[in-house]
Amino acid sequence: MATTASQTGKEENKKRVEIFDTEENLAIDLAKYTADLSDKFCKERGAFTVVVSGGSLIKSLRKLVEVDSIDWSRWHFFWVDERVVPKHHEDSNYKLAYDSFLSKVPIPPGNVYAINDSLSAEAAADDYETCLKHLVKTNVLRVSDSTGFPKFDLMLLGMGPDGHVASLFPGHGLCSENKKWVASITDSPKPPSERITFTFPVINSSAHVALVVCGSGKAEPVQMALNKTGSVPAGSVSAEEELVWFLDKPASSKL
Ligand SMILES: O=C1O[C@H](COP(=O)(O)O)[C@@H](O)[C@H](O)[C@H]1O
Repeated sequence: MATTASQTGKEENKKRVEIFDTEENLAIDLAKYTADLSDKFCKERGAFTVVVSGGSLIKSLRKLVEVDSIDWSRWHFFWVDERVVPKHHEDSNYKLAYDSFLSKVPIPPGNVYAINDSLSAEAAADDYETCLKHLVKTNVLRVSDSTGFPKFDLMLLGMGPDGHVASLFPGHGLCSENKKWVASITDSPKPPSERITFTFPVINSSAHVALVVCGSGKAEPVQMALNKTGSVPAGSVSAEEELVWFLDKPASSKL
């Protein structure tokens, strides 16, 4: 079903590229990958901290809701980025995840960390960072020994056609933010313009990252990121334990 396309070199030995014949097969494997990590972390530490993006990634999580063995009560659910709009707004990443995923699984509502949508972008980013710091104090969230940034168990990320991840866009100054955990952006090139986003140090301190990309429209940024033929934010993603790129055939067509 899947081809492991690369697992190379010293610096890249934590990176795997999986290519699937169809998006359906990708979704099946992504569900198994996530369920296995859930099982491991729930056994090891009694909690599983999971971060999602918005966009097309959410559709590819549809098989996960069918996995019976998952202990949803141990899940803590976060967003890598969010648009500063009310939670019921069509542009809300919370609404997207709620409608097709959260409403179908019994994660305790208190373990779902949505942004405060009554605040400005800057205040919402500060508020989300304060929430993460509280979860570190209460041992829900780990901290990376090597970076001092929060260490999520799993980040499930999509990538835009311009190679952006989270709300970190090509050429934007936020891509080099190295102090904040959560930053605000008010000039996003993709609407809506006001958003909050995890920074690269937080993304790259994760134990596991799955970068899920489908469709021929994204083949070029995939090539730029993986073959280093150009510079796109997705090419800067890494993980402390393992980064896995989940690609369908069209997205991998330029590799
Ligand atoms: O605006 C956003 O776009 C990216 C990519 O979305 P996609 O629909 O092209 O997969 C998404 O990962 C991010 O969370 C979202 O805010």
